[in-house]
Amino acid sequence: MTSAPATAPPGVPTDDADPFAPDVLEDPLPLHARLRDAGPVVYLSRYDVYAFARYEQVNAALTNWQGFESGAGVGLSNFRHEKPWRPPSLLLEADPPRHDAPRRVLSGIVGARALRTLRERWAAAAEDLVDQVLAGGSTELDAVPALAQAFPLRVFPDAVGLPPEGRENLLPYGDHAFNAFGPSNDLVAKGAPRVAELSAWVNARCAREELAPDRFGARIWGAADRGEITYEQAPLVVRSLLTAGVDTTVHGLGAVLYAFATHPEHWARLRSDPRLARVAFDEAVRWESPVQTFFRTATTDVAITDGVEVPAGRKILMFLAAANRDPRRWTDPDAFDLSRDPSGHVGFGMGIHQCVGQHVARLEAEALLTALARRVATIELAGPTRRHHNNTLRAWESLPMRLREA
Ligand code: HEM
Ligand SMILES: C=Cc1ccc(C(=O)O)cc1
Repeated sequence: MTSAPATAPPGVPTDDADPFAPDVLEDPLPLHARLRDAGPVVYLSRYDVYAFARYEQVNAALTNWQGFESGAGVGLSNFRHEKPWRPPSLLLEADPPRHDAPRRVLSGIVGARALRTLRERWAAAAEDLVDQVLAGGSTELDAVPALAQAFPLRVFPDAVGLPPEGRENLLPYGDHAFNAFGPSNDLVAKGAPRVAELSAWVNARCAREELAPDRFGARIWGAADRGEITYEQAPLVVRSLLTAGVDTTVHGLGAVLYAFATHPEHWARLRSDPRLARVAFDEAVRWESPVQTFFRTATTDVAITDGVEVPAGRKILMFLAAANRDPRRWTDPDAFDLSRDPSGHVGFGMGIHQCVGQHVARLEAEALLTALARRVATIELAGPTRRHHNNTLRAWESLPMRLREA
């Protein structure tokens, strides 16, 4: 580990904040505002990283894969100096050219065109789930387990082709993976006792014989048959789906349900025009940013603004959530607004690593929101909400809600 400079380079403001501290994870908004206002780049002395919190710098860093690489890891840990907790992802933690073929293969399997055959099936699954929760008429429930977790777990493992047993391992595995992008704090320690067991289960599920034919997983192995990726790469590409494909959508759905429960006028608008479901989800992803942060590593001295540069080899921390509420980019950024055009938000990233699963997430959200909008007249909070803390994810632990049947 190179010795960190105790102070920032000249011209770069310093902040000793801990973005991964419990009070910040409970409410990150004040820190985001402080970092945006401090300047285009802020040196976080606690972790010896350079923070970008403004839209302009976050967007520029995301699209500058040559200057800011992913191959040294997209968490705090620098793979050039420390052993990763698991073999690096061939997409998330790879740069071109190694990144190219796995990305091309996965884009072809979970891209918008490939999902057309799932639209009807997922719409029916959402209607079944809503029928189930409304079985006794209007109801009170915790929307996190009953809807935000239940729906992705009802449709996504089947779409991947996983066997039915053990699917309860997916959420805790993903939760640990997202904690592991942060510092080795209590949240990482909390997951450590189960890491070996959960990793063994996930890794075993990536084997060809585990995966049902003609689903996402089997199609990845089919790409290896065609020589588009190697047989060694195939299980790791499946692992990417299992790592990134569940917790993210669970917390994205939690975010959009919370948004509607606290904006009844927008729920009424959605009910009058269910086509708004897709833009509502993207606005919720901008507003809440289920994935809050990612790191990169400077491959050279990278100039940020006049006279200020990030030295080669240093890590930058991109606050996607802060960029998504930057008043320099968004009008009334703190408002959840269905009439806003949220395109350009960095909640799914940007550039060559932009979320390859975003269409899966949008289709899940559209299916669930459309089914709810048809059957539920009003949706409102019915008790105290509780956050779920994670070093990378913005998440709800509990969302008590009252759903009044239409
Ligand atoms: C609301 C849901 C989701 C959010 C907010 C989200 C967010 C993100 C973000 C911010 C990135 C960029 C990472 C970077 O730049 O380093 C990303 C990449 C990725 N996401 Fe998603 N994601 C979501 C759902 C999904 C789903 C459902 C899948 C799988 C079906 C998925 C698979 C991936 C993969 C494999 C990458 C790496 C892409 C690459 O490096 O080329 N994500 N996601
Ligand atoms: C957005 C998060 C994310 C996490 C893990 C992976 C992966 O394992 O490839 C990809 C994206």
